[in-house]
Amino acid sequence: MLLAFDVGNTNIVLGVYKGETLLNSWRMATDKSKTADEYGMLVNQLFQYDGLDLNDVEDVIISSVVPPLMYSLQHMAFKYFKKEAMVVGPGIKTGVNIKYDNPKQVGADRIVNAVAAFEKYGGPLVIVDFGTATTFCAISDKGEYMGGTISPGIKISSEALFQNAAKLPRVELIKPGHVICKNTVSSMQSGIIYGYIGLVDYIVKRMKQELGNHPNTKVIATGGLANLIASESETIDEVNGLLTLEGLRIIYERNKA
Ligand SMILES: Nc1ncnc2c1ncn2[C@@H]1O[C@H](COP(=O)(O)OP(=O)(O)O)[C@@H](O)[C@H]1O
Ligand SMILES: CC(C)(COP(=O)(O)O)[C@@H](O)C(=O)NCCC(=O)O
Ligand SMILES: [K+]
Repeated sequence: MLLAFDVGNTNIVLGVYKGETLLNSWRMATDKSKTADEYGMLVNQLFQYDGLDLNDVEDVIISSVVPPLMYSLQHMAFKYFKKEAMVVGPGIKTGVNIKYDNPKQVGADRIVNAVAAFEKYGGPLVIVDFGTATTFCAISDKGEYMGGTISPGIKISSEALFQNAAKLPRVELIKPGHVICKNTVSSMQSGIIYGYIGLVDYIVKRMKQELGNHPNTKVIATGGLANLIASESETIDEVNGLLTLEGLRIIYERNKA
């Protein structure tokens, strides 16, 4: 079995693959203060609950955009799985040609998504990942990573509103159904969610144009909050919540000895 970790700024998503089949996946909070042993025990509990055996893990792959967690996770892989984890970064073949000024600067999660989406859908492609930040990535017809856009995420945008205005409360992220709202909570929900749908559709349309207005450009969304926006966006074609785990499995296959 392969154990894959996608470490985001809010959540760590982990999944176990047997060959190409995802047996199970889980989500845990990203906590920079947790130790290798604490992560090891969390994984142990999840495995036990689902009737899986730690000893069946043959390899571990990690993609992370949170550098302070790398030590704990690598040490965990070593101590509990007796494996040196494969880490998505320099020295790993992804098969993606990165057209960023400095390719090392691109978040590993964005590259991993690009690998999975190009393999599954072909190019040109726009990938929108609704995480702590919302990232937009443009992939050419040849599978090159052309670059993209980073916007403040939905949840952190709404937190900023509540934290900086004394009379604005924390609100639940649900659609109020209209934009002429008659109370504070629905006015905020409208601004956050419908405002965000506008942001997404505008960036995606511009990105499609910059990609050459190819009629077959597909737009794939992923990440914790993808469904909330995709259901009303004019530009998102499909939501694929497993993009990052799939990308990790593919990168593992391309690099295993
Ligand atoms: N299944 C879910 N349903 C609703 N919200 C979610 C779900 N999973 C994650 N979220 C929320 O979506 C946001 C982004 O989460 P996630 O995609 O895990 O971000 P990251 O990759 O940056 O860790 C967070 O605010 C998280 O609380
Ligand atoms: C943009 C991100 C913060 C998104 O991370 P996430 O929201 O998934 O936690 C991450 O991909 C990152 O730190 N990227 C490095 C900068 C870049 O991609 O240009
Ligand atoms: K992510």
